[in-house]
Amino acid sequence: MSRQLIAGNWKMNGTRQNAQGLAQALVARLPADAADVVVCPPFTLLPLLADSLAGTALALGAQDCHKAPSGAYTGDISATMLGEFGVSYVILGHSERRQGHGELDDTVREKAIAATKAGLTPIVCIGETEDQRESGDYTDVLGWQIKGSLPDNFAGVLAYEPIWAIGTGLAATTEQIAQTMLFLREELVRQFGEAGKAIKILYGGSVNADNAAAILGIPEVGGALVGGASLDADAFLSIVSAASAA
Ligand SMILES: O=C(CO)COP(=O)(O)O
Repeated sequence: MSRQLIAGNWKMNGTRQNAQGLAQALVARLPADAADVVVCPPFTLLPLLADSLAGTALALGAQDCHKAPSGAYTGDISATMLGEFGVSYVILGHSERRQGHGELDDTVREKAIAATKAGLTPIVCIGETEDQRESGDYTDVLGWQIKGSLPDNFAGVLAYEPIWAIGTGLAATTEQIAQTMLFLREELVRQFGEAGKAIKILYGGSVNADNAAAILGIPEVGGALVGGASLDADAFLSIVSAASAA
């Protein structure tokens, strides 16, 4: 099994002052043989963190990019621009963008293509709502999201984040995660053939220091996409350590 990936999604949090402290605390205490670890701060903090993380084992990611390399797109940032700041990962299609900004599978797929072209690794998010989980339709939803959001020859990471588990403190149970991971792997292999076996799948949604070891030990879980707990150095480092041990 390849190394697990622990990604911190800071969302719209962080100032120049506290970001620097958090990044330095992580770098100083990152376990030697850790998983691959990346922090994804808001765009405004990328220049600062690009400098302080250069040459360290902590990678830098962003939370979105545009599908075009440049152009008349007010307020947007391209994958090419992110590359200038040493960014190596980009989160795409997070439910907070799908739901809050009406982002559709097609757009996510085009962004993933742009990110790969610019040399970044896309972390494409999918996940079902509570209603879809309860009605039993969630496998259809996830299958369609994979089909619509991942380009042919996808060379990135898939993040399964059930929307009902995000920011609620209520992670999916290990049984729910285990079952869904098996479904996702089957679906990836069905859609991508042999290449689908190699696509890393992260779990995201209320991962914390207490539940990380159990979640990261589930077969097919290739790491975690962490929101709230990634803003606390102790909690995030505990999750990283749980990955190293998994
Ligand atoms: O949305 C998430 C990561 O992208 C998960 O957020 P929480 O870990 O705060 O639930």
